[in-house]
Amino acid sequence: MTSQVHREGKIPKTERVCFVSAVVGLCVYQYRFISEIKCWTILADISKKAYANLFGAETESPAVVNPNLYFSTRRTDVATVTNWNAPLVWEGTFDPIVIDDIYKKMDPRVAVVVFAVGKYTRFIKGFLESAENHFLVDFRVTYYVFTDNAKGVPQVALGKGRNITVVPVPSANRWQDVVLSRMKWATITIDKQVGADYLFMMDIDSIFYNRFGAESLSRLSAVLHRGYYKNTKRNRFPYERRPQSKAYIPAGEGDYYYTAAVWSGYLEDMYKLVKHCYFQSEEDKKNNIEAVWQEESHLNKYLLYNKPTKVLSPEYLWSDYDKVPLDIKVVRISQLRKNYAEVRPNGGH
Ligand SMILES: CC(=O)N[C@H]1[C@@H](OP(=O)(O)OP(=O)(O)OC[C@H]2O[C@@H](n3ccc(=O)[nH]c3=O)[C@H](O)[C@@H]2O)O[C@H](CO)[C@H](O)[C@@H]1O
Ligand SMILES: [Mn+2]
Repeated sequence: MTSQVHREGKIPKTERVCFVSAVVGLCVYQYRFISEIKCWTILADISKKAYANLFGAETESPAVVNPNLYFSTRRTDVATVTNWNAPLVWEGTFDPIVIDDIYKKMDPRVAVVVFAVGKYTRFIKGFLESAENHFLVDFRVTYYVFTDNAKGVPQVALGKGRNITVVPVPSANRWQDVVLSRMKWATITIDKQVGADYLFMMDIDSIFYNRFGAESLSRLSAVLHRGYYKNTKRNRFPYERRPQSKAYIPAGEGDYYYTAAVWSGYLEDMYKLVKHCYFQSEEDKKNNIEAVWQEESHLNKYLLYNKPTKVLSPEYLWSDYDKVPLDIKVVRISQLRKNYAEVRPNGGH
């Protein structure tokens, strides 16, 4: 019985030979087919190169001539657009040469407003020298250094078309007054003396480490605060939560938490913004309240109702205190470590 079953389950020899021949035949055919495809691809590539040599590569779109170009301006590990369809800028989402070229044709005048009051003058040199190496290189830039110590502004070698204007401001007893007064002094100074197309507001306690180029320019650009861009739910953003303050944002509202240490835009849009925040903080003062993160709170309130036209990733302001995670491919500018208690007129946080 056992041997019968065994014999019945066995495939006859002729059928076995046919089956093996069919498999071998298929393999040979597949191999030839694949080699032919390879052959055609190589031929197509050679003729494409020959065509480009004869007639110039510009006859084809960059995506065809260099397929990598298409892929190099994509990131899939991070959001690259906001839900109001503004670009969210990360390394790998733009071609630096193309984008600088577009803006250079317009040759914009760029103003940078930085404050160096009290002991913060020590940061001016590092900020300016590193900006000369990385910030909008080859563009026209004027740094407006607001300080209570004009003599403390060091000599720094500047590139062509780049200048420093020193603007005197009073000393302060509280650091909170300095950061808040940035809105006031920016308003007054834009009114009086700033001639520019774009204006940046920046913290001085920072160093540029890598390219910070024209991809940052737009009508209103804001930078995601490094501390809250990834794992923080909107209700945990450190917005002003007291309804008595003009910077109040109710629970359930908000898009992002933006830093006040780097932000920019068209001069006229920035003027509207700083003036609005200045007036709002004056209202707060009358009501004996100061927003939890001073001008940063007012900025966040403004940007909630007047959406930025570009949002920049935390590459555009990192901090030397924090480890650089995988999604930050390039640190363009970073806040320095500092002894808060020593550098601020009224100590710590
Ligand atoms: C990375 C970031 O989000 N930074 C913000 C944060 O703390 P920061 O710890 O970065 O604030 P900070 O001490 O750097 O002060 C902001 C800036 O104000 C200027 N300054 C300040 C004090 C002083 O005595 N003299 C002087 O010149 C200086 O340009 C400095 O860079 O909170 C501040 C307000 O609470 C501002 O919103 C900063 O933009
Ligand atoms: Mn700072």
